[in-house]
Amino acid sequence: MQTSFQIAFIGAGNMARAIIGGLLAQGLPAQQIIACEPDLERLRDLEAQGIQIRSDNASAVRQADLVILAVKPQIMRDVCTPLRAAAAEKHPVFLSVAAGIRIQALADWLGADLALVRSMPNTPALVGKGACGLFANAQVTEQQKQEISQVMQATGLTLWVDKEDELDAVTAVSGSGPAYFFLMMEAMIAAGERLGLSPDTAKALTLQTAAGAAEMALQSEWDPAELRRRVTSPKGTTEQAILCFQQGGFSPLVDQALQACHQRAVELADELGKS
Ligand SMILES: NC(=O)C1=CN([C@@H]2O[C@H](COP(=O)(O)OP(=O)(O)OC[C@H]3O[C@@H](n4cnc5c(N)ncnc54)[C@H](O)[C@@H]3O)[C@@H](O)[C@H]2O)C=CC1
Ligand SMILES: O=C(O)[C@@H]1CCC=N1
Repeated sequence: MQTSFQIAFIGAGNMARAIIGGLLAQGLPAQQIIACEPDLERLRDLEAQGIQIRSDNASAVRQADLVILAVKPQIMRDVCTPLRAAAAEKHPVFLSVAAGIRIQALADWLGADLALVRSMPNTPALVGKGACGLFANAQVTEQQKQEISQVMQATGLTLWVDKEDELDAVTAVSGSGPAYFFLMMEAMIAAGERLGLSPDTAKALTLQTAAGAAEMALQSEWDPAELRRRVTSPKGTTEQAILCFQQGGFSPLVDQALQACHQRAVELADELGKS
């Protein structure tokens, strides 16, 4: 990929390193990435990959065209407030990946006139299979949006949403979503073992089936419901498993789980958004 942006990551934990991994895999030169992070071991790993490292967040902001805020929501305010002066000097675009931190809060902490993007990526970004929702404030120009799309597309699917609130739904579906699929994989591996498969065999079959089902759903002209029907022979084996899921309340449970996730994103914004 090509971008002229110098990209600074404030916080280089799980999500930031997934995005960094995706960018490097797509050919972004490591020297265009700056990482600021208190964990020295993480910093050393990033430095070994050729990434510029900084111990001072403000100095990273002064060098960047795009600043990716990737710390936990609970410390976002304390991290952003000291960056006000550097932001006013350099005027980079800020992109937050935090769940439940509204653009208004970022504007209060960093500066009202800044170009701010709120996003919700997910960790499959590391392997170029991420899914990311984005929302920009009015200060972000079309050209900056295009540049940001190009950067985030290196990590997978990138969609701009029309209303900021939609990002809480994006969090419930795709931001947290990988964990739901991992949970399903854990349960299937354990069940496969109880049915007599070795742990390695149960794992290999489960992961390949998950990847195959996702790839097939992505490539198919049919929706997932039709693809499911095509696996489910009348009076066959799958029918018994699906019946069991349905009798156990699978779909309402998934609905409840996503509602709970969405609710937490809204609560975080209400709790943490004060200026
Ligand atoms: N992990 C995930 O799957 C996803 C996470 N997110 C969001 O990404 C953000 C980060 O989450 P994770 O990467 O999971 O957490 P993490 O704990 O792995 O990463 C946060 C990093 O921030 C660093 N940090 C702490 N204080 C700092 C400071 N003052 N300055 C700079 N860095 C500092 C920590 O040392 C840590 O490495 C959160 O806001 C979360 O909502 C969004 C989508 C998915
Ligand atoms: O669990 C969390 O709060 C973060 C945000 C989305 C995925 N992980």
